[in-house]
Amino acid sequence: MPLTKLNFITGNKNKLAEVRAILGNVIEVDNQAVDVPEIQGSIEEIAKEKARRAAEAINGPALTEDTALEFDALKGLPGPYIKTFMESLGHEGLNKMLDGFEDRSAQAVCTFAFCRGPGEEPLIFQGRTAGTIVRPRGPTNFGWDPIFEYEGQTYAEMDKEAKNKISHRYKALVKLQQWLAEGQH
Ligand SMILES: O=c1nc[nH]c2c1ncn2[C@H]1C[C@H](O)[C@@H](COP(=O)(O)OP(=O)(O)OP(=O)(O)O)O1
Ligand SMILES: [Mg+2]
Repeated sequence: MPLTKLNFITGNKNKLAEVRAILGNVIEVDNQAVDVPEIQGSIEEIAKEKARRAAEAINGPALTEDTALEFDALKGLPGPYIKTFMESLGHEGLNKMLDGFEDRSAQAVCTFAFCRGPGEEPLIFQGRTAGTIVRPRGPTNFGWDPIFEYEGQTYAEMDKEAKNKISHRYKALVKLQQWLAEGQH
């Protein structure tokens, strides 16, 4: 049975808005803000388990997404734990973590996972964008956007359209779209 819409399980309105903006006319994106517990582990393990649990929670096909922010000087940390770090330390605290290092480079990593239903093995689609961690610039409505600089501008300073052409999320969604276009789902 071909997929006619994706059921994106996320509680994050900014993610949902970007996914809808990027997928545009490609496919309808429904949303349920089900609270899915997130395990510890590698980015891929966390992403797959999130989709499995979402598919179980809604008893049907589920798309989930997990975002990581890897500091190269910290060998990839905070990685998938960026949400907790952001909530506890804020933009300034995240910057301070790197003040003892010359290398302020970071990778934004977006991992979508699609699980067809309970008991099915999830597929993953990942995108990465390299940037630099800087003191906050721009609007503060979406997570760590103000401290992630890409080619001279922070994500927060960029137009939404500009972010959606180069972002980790965009690159992951290109792969998801390729899979949809192959029609083998
Ligand atoms: O493009 C982004 N630009 C800036 N910040 C971002 C972005 N994308 C996610 N974020 C933040 C949200 C959360 O603090 C953490 C990821 O955690 P993560 O578990 O994937 O997101 P979440 O809990 O907000 O939503 P969900 O219900 O889909 O799990 O990084
Ligand atoms: Mg989450």
